[in-house]
Amino acid sequence: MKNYKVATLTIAGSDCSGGAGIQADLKTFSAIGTYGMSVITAITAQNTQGVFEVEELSKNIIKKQIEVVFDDIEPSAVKIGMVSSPEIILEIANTLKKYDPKNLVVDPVMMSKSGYSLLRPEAKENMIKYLIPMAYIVTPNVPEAQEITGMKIETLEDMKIAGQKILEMGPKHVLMKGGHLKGDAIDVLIGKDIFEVYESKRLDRKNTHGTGCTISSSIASHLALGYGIKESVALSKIYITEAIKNSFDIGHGVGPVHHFYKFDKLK
Ligand SMILES: Nc1ncnc2c1ncn2[C@@H]1O[C@H](COP(=O)(O)OP(=O)(O)OP(=O)(O)O)[C@@H](O)[C@H]1O
Ligand SMILES: Cc1ncc(CO)c(N)n1
Repeated sequence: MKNYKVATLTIAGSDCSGGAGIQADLKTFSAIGTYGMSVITAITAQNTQGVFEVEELSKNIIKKQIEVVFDDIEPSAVKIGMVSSPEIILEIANTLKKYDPKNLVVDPVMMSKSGYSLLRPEAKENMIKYLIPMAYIVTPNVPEAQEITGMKIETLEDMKIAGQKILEMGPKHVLMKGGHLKGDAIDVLIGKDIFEVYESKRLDRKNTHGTGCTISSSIASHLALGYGIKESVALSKIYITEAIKNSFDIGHGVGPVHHFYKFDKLK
């Protein structure tokens, strides 16, 4: 029996429609059974149809949120999502360094499903320089990995090469997510002496808002619970597949995945 009395922290943007960002992260933490905490970096006005406005919070309040959390409660894992500007990234990296966070999961969020840029173009450099090297695991999707490495990714082989390039930037592991490629949903985990492929059938569902945020917070939760990296990713792949299957049509656009713990399983 795992010890569920562990805390997990997300540092990310808010999605008022509840599908991605902080809201997806906290739902995932709760569903998996860890105690969720949040440091908000930006407020987005978005729904299933798109992102309409973004307001970044000041780097001072972001820093202060991180400090008061860590000074009181040590998270067993930390997930970083939307971080938008070069200044915010630098502030987060410098503040976190003081606490040497355990199990740091960096989801290098760049673009929303609807095509809105959640990372300012000039912030990419700081993401590569400061955040990616600190990570225990980085979880890019295909367009993000293309931006980070500068190479085109069209096949599983390209994913492996790009993953290796990102690993050389300093994180301990890279999970290359293949949701954006054609065919089955194949993800690849790369680390020193680790090479694992996680495969699931592509679900023919339009409701995939929040898949990236959800899988990265699921990995953080499982690491916090003490699972190893391969098992954390394997369990998270199952979690995201279930969350996509449980999605239903809410809103008028790309609906969110649904974090639905089946209590009747206990009966
Ligand atoms: N249609 C699908 N069927 C099954 N699995 C999927 C599907 N789409 C994505 N996935 C899986 O969901 C996870 C997230 O992958 P994806 O590449 O979509 O992330 P993302 O683009 O970062 O998400 P987001 O757009 O929310 O930021 C991966 O495990 C991927 O394989
Ligand atoms: C706040 C936020 N973070 C991440 C994503 C990823 O798609 C999103 N749509 N919104």
